[in-house]
This record gives sequence, C-alpha cells and structure tokens, in this order.
Amino acid sequence: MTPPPSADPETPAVELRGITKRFPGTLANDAVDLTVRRGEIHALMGENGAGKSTLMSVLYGMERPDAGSVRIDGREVVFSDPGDAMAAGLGMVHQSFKLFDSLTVAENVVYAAEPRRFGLVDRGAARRRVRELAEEHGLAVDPDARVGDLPVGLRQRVEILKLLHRGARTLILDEPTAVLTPGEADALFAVLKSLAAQGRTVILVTHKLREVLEGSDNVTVLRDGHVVARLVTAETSAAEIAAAMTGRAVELDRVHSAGTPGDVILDVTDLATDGVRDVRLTVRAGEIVGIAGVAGNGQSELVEALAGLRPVTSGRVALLGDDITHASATERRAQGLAYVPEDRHAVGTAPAASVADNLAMGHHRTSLSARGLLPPAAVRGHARRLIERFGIKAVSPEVPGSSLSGGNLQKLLIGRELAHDAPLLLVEQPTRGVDIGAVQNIHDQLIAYRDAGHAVLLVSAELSEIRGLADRVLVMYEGRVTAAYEKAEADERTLGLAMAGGAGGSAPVTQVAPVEVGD
Ligand SMILES: Nc1ncnc2c1ncn2[C@@H]1O[C@H](COP(=O)(O)OP(=O)(O)OP(=O)(O)O)[C@@H](O)[C@H]1O
Repeated sequence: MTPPPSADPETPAVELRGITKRFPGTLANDAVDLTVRRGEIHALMGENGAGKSTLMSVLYGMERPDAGSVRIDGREVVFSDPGDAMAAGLGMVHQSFKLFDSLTVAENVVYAAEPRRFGLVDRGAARRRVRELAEEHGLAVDPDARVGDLPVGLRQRVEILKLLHRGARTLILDEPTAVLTPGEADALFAVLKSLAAQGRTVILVTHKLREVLEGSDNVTVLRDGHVVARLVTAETSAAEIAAAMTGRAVELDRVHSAGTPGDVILDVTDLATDGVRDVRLTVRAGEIVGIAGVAGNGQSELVEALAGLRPVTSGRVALLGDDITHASATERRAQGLAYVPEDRHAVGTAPAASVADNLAMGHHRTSLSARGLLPPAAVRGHARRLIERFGIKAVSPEVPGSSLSGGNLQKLLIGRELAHDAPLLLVEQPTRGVDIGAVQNIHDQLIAYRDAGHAVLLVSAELSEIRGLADRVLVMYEGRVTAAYEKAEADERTLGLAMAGGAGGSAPVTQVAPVEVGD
C-alpha cells in the first residue's frame, strides 16, 4: 500500500473548497465545501438533482469546476481526467461496473497495471496479489473465476480489489447497494468498515438512510447545489437527515390503507418461462399485489413474460378476461397494460430524445394523439403536467433525457406509465435511486392509482416498500411463488424467512437472509 504523502494524521484525505459547477440553465454545485477525514466513512446525501454526482465528478477529474479548489492529503491538485485522480490515490466504483466479463477476476484486477517478470505479464503473481488483497480486506473471491459468471455482489468486490491494487487510499462509491441483496449489502459494509479501520477513506453517495445511520461516521447533505447540513452520524437521526435533504419534515415508512379489490384484471395460471415455473396469481382492480424475493429468484423473468418481452413456455395469461399468453408487448399495451421496467436506461427511456418526447413515448393510442400522431403542443402540455405532478427536475421539457439526474429519470418513467391510465400496471423497483421525498410521492401516486380502480403488480427488493404498499404479498423463491400473505400477516420476519426459502415452499431452509429494514 502506498503511504499517504502527508504523515500528519489530522490532514484531511479530501478537501473541496468553494466548488462551483454550472451546466446550461443549472447551477449544479454552488460554492460547495466538503472535508473528509482520513479513515472515515463519509456519506454524501441529497435529493435527486441536488448535485452529488456532479461534485464527485469534479473530485474524480471527470468534470472541471468553474471555481474552487481540490486538496488531496493536504496537497492542492488539478485533475484533467480520472487517470490523474487515480494517481493521487482516489478510486471510484461507478453504478455500472467497468469490468471485462470474458476475463478472469485476476486479469480484471491487474488490468493495465500488471505485475511483470522479464517484460511479460506474471500471471502467478497476479493471482497471488488478488489472494493477498482479498485476504487482507475480507474480499473473498476466486481469482480464476470468469467475471461474467459472478453475481453482482462479487463483481463489485472485483471493482474494489482493482482500486486497491492501484493503491487507492480514498474510495468513492456511487449508490453501491442499489443493486445488492440485503446480505450482499451487509457484506459490503463489513468490508468498508475494515478498510476505514486500516486508515483508508470512503465517500459514500447513497439515498438509503438505514445504511448511512449504521455504516457512516459523518454525513454531508446537499440541497439545490448547496451544503445544507454537516452531521455526525452518531448524533443524528433519520428524521433529521431527511428534513435537511428535503427542507421539511418527512414521514418515514408510512403504511398505507388497504385497497378494496374488485374484478380480476390479471389472471395467471401455471405460467412457466425461462427460470420460472408453476406461477399462479391474480391481481384485481383496486389492489396492489407485491412480489418480494431476493434478487435473482425469477421476479424479473416473470414480469418480462407478463409484459410480452419473454416467451411463455407453458401456462396461460389473461388480461381483462382475454388470453394474452402469446401476445406481443405492443398488443398487450393496446389491451391495457403499462410497464415500468427495472432498467430505466436500457429499456425504459431514450437518452437522446427530449424529456417531453420521453414522456410521450407509447402515448400514440391515448387521448394525447390525433389519429396516431402526436401534436407538438399536446406533447408539451402533457410534459408540463407530468413534470409538475412528479416533481421532475428538468431545466425545460426540451432538454435531452440524458441531462436528468438518475432519480429524475426514474420519476419520468413512472409518470409516463401512470399517465396511460391502463387497467394493469406492472412495476419493478419503482423507487430505486430515488430520494426520500420522491419515494413518498411515487408511493402516494401508486396508491392513488390503485384507489382509482387499477390493478398493480409490484416487484421490489425493498421489503419496507412491499410492506407499505401491497394489499397481498407473494414471495418468489427459486423461480416459484412459494408463499402468499395478506397485508396484516406480512411482517418483516415472516417475509425474510420465506425469501430464504423457509416457508410454504418445498425448498429446505439453508440460510436466513438478513432482512432489509425500512430506510
Ligand atoms: N451533463 C449535464 N448537462 C446538463 N445538466 C446536468 C448535467 N449533469 C447534471 N446536470 C444537472 O445538474 C443537477 C445536479 O445533478 P447531479 O447528477 O449532480 O444530481 P445528484 O444529486 O447526483 O442526483 P441523483 O440522486 O438523482 O443521482 C441536476 O439538475 C442535473 O439535471
């Protein structure tokens, strides 16, 4: 490990002073000061669009600030690109990993910084290096495994090992637990704590209050590009952080009233598709049915099959009494199905198209259209209404979708699909990457949608979300629905056990998955 250049333990690992960064029409960072002590886990929080990613991009050399200075280990630096930042001891784990799936763990870890012997890459040394680093930091992973075969939690470990191999002393993690199971998230925090105990520094960008309260030492909160609070984690609370972020009191973990179920809208009988079998379920008008499960137990495949994006191999799907088992995605939409996919970038939105056009997508058959065409004035009006209703932070409806922050893109997607007023809504991970205030708004909108007589099938990895919203909860385990509960029965312990295969199903209980508690 490269020792920090300054021996004084009081010298902060990172000091940002007066960072200002302007985009056309937006002051993303306005004279931001951030001090991160060596050996601490520092959480950076704020609502969607508050300026967190921009600040980290400035720190990591991806954006040049319009004003302000950066000090690393007490020394003023000016980075032209992330290569400069890495050379100064910074490392960043992005939300989408930057690994080669076809290479092994060891090859990925040493890539572009290979140990050499007589000018050749020393493969044995590379594997030893991975083993050493993995052992030193509790990051167990097989050096010979092909990265493409690893689950997401282990791929994230490879990213961290890669940074450690390059001598990173300060790690920046951007929403690292968004894609992890609760068990993987706990394992990640154990690693981060051990890195901090060894004197490395962690900057954590996240929306999850629970992990900030349990896993960080200090919190800086941004709002509209300004620092609005600097808090010591041990002396603060979820309510205080939430209030700092939003500027108002936030009611956390609200449990909504039950729905009044009417006619069956979706009727699924003995459905099988790749990775899913024997699924029977109904969703009625005026109810939300939640599907809980550890990621990777067939939930996404089920929803894709229902949305018409994956062939049904056996069984039957009926929407409003009509057989749609083999209907295309477009036919299903026309029959009354709206869909919020898990992947808002690849499936849900078009980054180059304007916000207004993104909001109008799929509306060719709704009241927006005139004989299948979308008049520009109607598109603009529709966009303005949804921007207002969902609090989407966009400079104007004409800016490209790609200029929105991650959470605002998610609000756009939900808004667009709810605006279809379709009898059935399939919605996956509706609040991933979304800030606390927007989580509340999206939850309220889903409840209002249900109360207007629509049927909602909700898939979420957040147990608190399932418990807060769903009138009935199904648990998926190894591709099957293994348990079903009414709202009142679906407590965290019961669901957690069932998610680990421990209830109703034929699978033996081999482990009890740690349970996500409310954020
Ligand atoms: N390349 C860009 N062009 C134009 N505007 C941008 C660009 N990048 C960010 N912005 C704007 O700057 C503001 C801050 O965005 P930023 O991505 O830093 O927010 P964030 O706090 O990371 O949000 P989230 O929690 O949603 O990821 C937002 O209003 C955003 O729309």
